[in-house]
Amino acid sequence: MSQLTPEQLLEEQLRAAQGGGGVVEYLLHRLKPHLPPWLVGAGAGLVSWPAHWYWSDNAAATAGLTLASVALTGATWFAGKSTTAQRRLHSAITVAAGTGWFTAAAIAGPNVGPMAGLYFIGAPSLALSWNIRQILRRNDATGADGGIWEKVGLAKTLTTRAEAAPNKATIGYQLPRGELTNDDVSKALPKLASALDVPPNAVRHLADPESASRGQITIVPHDLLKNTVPCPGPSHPGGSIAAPVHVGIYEDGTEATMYFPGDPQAARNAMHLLVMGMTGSGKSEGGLTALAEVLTRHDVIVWASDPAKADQTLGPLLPAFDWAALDMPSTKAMVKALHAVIPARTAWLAKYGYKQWEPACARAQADGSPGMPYLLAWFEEAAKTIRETDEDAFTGIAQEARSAGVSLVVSMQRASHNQMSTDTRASLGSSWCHGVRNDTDAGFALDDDVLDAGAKPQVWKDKKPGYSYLVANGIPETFWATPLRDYLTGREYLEWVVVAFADIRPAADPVTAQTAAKAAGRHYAQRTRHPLPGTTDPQPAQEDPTMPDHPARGLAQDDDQAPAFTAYDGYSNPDDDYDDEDLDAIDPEQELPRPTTVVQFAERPPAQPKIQLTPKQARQAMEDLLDEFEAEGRTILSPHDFMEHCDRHGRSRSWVSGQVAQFVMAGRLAETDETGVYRIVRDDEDEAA
Ligand SMILES: Nc1ncnc2c1ncn2[C@@H]1O[C@H](COP(=O)(O)OP(=O)(O)OP(=O)(O)O)[C@@H](O)[C@H]1O
Repeated sequence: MSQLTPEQLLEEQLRAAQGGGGVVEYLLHRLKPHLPPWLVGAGAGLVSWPAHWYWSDNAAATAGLTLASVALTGATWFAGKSTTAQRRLHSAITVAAGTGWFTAAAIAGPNVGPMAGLYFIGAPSLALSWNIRQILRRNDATGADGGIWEKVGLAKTLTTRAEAAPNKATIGYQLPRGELTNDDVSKALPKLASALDVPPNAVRHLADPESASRGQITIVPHDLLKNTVPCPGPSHPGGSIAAPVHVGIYEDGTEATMYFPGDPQAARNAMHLLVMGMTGSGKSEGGLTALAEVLTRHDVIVWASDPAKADQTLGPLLPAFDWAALDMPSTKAMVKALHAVIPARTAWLAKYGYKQWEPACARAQADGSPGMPYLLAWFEEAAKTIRETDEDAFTGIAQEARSAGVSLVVSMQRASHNQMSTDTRASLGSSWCHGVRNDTDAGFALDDDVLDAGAKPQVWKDKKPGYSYLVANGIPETFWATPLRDYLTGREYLEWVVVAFADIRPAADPVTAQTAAKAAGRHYAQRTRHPLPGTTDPQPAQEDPTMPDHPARGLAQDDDQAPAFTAYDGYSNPDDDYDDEDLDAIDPEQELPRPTTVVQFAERPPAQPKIQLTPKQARQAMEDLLDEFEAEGRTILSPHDFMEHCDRHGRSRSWVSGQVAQFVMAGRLAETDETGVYRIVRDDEDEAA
């Protein structure tokens, strides 16, 4: 590819972004900037005819035209004072020749004597001289008009590589050795954005790790993320947590993914993540998207805490968590339990010969022992937790959890030094940064090298919810300063995830559950199990080793008997904080006494129909139903039409709504102008699109 200047590249990819077109459109586009001198020449030739018609015998017009010609040439010379001598002379000669010929043609006639010859030789020559000048100027980045490198303080920089893609230009550079460094390029980024007239975070820089004077600059002038991106559905339904978790989309269309467990083959550690962003920046919605993905996997359990907003944020996902701590006492218990389960899990992994957690850990082991699912501990509004527990509550967890098959996620508005110790911040390692208030806040979430590379979350503030930077284990460095848009998940989708994957989600393994019960006492052992949407049952058969009838203890479990609310057990007020004495009094190995009385505050709601089909079969039944509707010639549907057949699937109404949402996402149904009314998309329509 020929060497293009940044301005040319920008023009190239703007053209590509506008859709291009055929060869003719392309040639016209390329010719357009060179047409004006030709148009002026042609115009002068044409206008000379009526001018001659009116003024040929008019002495006053002759004098006036001559004077105007001299005055215009003088004015051009005068106006060109600030430009280069060459350009001034070229302009003045052009005007003098043009107006001179026009005056003579108007008086004597354009076709008299040498006038026609002068016109057909002179006009194209002058037009071409301007075209040549224009081409030379564009190809001389450091020429007399000042190249862009020079303009932004990077004079003598060479463009080593230039690539233009739709809405993206990538320019490799070589700085003058010994004079400038890659740091100077970072500092020049705002000026570069200004020179190219693009937003401040549209210009990014990636220094070459092998050289202090080489690197590349990427320019993405148009914001391609401005449309909300609905979550396209689970990326690896029923898969392992070792598979990437899809959370959004980068501006070039690449899916943004994160990895929780480590992978020695990829030299990747388990991830501990800071999720940061000012209020309204979309971090909670982003978190829900990530959690919903995690909850579709078969080998991970989630402990989630939100002591500030209780179930306001996490509400729809609560039934899918192994443990939800929605107040400060249970959050403190969760932190304590995490500290306890790490050595217990590490010891189990070592016993079975694992250096770190891998998918095989979640399967039954050779000696018949149950496997150990990965543990994701997610702390929403963690500033409050840190404030009200130990300042370094998370430090030890983050430092030791990596080898225990545990990932820690800490979400807060501002990870300032007052809120979080530098040790904890450093041990979190990865960050997912949404819009922040200012440069200082950006520095709490993102390392200097990412900021120097052009990441500017402070530009978004809370005006661009869901825009984020993901700097995490396993994400190539080239993406660290690239904005992404988090997928947005609707409540119906979250409920669908909770219900549809209930059967594949694992229960906590005995080691984790028993250690947590010992450390957290009733906060874990008698944690509230939230019912699945549309049911009053807490969960389908979960093998919870802390329950007295866990199969590991030789008893069958009847999920109909599992409590939908925590019965008062005589320990203490459930809101009380716990202390170590309470814990010492508990023998986690001892079977819990069966309740003798159950206090019932209200009539139980009528039982929901029993689930008769597996989620897969129920989904198939929905597909069949949709085919039936289509075969009947129906084009318009509402969830209500499916609801009438709820019994046929043995599924709740919210599950059916979730399936309808899935049909929309899969392109089988399309939304109409009327809320809750959908149009069936025909197969041939789909292909045409
Ligand atoms: N990815 C997204 N795409 C489009 N809109 C979004 C996205 N994420 C969030 N929003 C919008 O922004 C609003 C605020 O998002 P959210 O509640 O996640 O912010 P937050 O950072 O968690 O704020 P707070 O700290 O106050 O809880 C949402 O109600 C939603 O309307």
